[in-house]
Amino acid sequence: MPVSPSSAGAAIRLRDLVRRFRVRGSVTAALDGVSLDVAPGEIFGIVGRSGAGKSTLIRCVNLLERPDSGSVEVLGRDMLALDDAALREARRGIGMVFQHFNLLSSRTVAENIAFPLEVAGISRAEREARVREVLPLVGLEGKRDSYPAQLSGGQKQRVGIARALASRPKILLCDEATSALDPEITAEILALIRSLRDRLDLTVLLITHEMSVVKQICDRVAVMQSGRVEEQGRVFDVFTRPAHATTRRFVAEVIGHAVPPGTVARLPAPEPGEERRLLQVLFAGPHSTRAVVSEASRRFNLDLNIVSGRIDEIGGEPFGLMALAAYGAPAQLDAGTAWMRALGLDVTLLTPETLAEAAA
Ligand SMILES: Nc1ncnc2c1ncn2[C@@H]1O[C@H](COP(=O)(O)OP(=O)(O)OP(=O)(O)O)[C@@H](O)[C@H]1O
Repeated sequence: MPVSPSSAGAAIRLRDLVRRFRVRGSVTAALDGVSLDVAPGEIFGIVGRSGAGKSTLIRCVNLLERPDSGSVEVLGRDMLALDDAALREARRGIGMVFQHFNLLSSRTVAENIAFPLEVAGISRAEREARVREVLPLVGLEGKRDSYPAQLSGGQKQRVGIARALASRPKILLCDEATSALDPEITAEILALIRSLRDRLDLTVLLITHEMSVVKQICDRVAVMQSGRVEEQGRVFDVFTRPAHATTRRFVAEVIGHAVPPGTVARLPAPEPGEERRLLQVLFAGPHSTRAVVSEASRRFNLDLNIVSGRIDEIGGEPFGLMALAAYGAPAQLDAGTAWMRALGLDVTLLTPETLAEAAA
């Protein structure tokens, strides 16, 4: 099917999705006008608290859930316009991985992987070939005749991933795929998903309530709250410059608060004629933290106390986040801040309000 010009470039294109549920007379908008584009080959994360609408959104991609309004295009196909047979066919190109694995306990690993193919009427020989194809992809060659009860959580999820891959999809939807796993196994499964994306040219849309998952694996992220996308962008940008309060709280869970709670109360008061300002300084790129701090101190006659600091890396890009208690004459503080900004550093004045919001 030709790709319509409107969807050129996007593997998944969602526009103005609305989905309301009526429960005992009251209406919840699980999706309240969601639009996003997932580019081919990217790993796109949707993060949000429980009830934000993530599951409803991901289920709209393969139409397990039908939106009340809006449009869903996958690989250029208008999903809402497909008849039943065409929808079944389109769904085979969209694999799905679940939080609780959803394995059949009475079937072996190989039989679980082959099950959706069996339902789709694919021949025994072809099913067997697909099982042989996907088992090594997920590192389970030796487990084909094991039963789910004989597997660890991580192995069960590998079976879930193999089952999703057996229909040779181009799109992989991951619904809290690591939420039932401990952090070490989570890291392994995320690394597996990333390497499968690379090896099989997959486009991955995943939902999670954990920002650490987004940090480990995603290229871009959308932050959802109350059925709406509050913010979306490259993971590095969203982590280093979160624009919304919800995002800032998510980010703080992973990279820590700029200023540890209680620290401000312990800072000395400024001398007469001086001010104390709390500055958050973001370094992304070539700057050396120490050189900037000592040079600003010398040039502008400021006392700069480092209140907190960390260097981290997202997707191979390093950044540093530092909080400074800056003491000096107001004009010198202004000049020092302007100088740091002119160097390309991101300097934010932390106010009691921003600190309270971060601590909430
Ligand atoms: N089938 C349904 N019937 C009624 N309300 C629903 C249904 N599915 C979802 N909702 C409601 O829609 C809102 C969004 O739910 P959804 O499951 O999409 O959120 P979520 O972000 O995935 O949260 P969770 O991680 O808890 O599943 C919630 O208020 C939920 O109660």
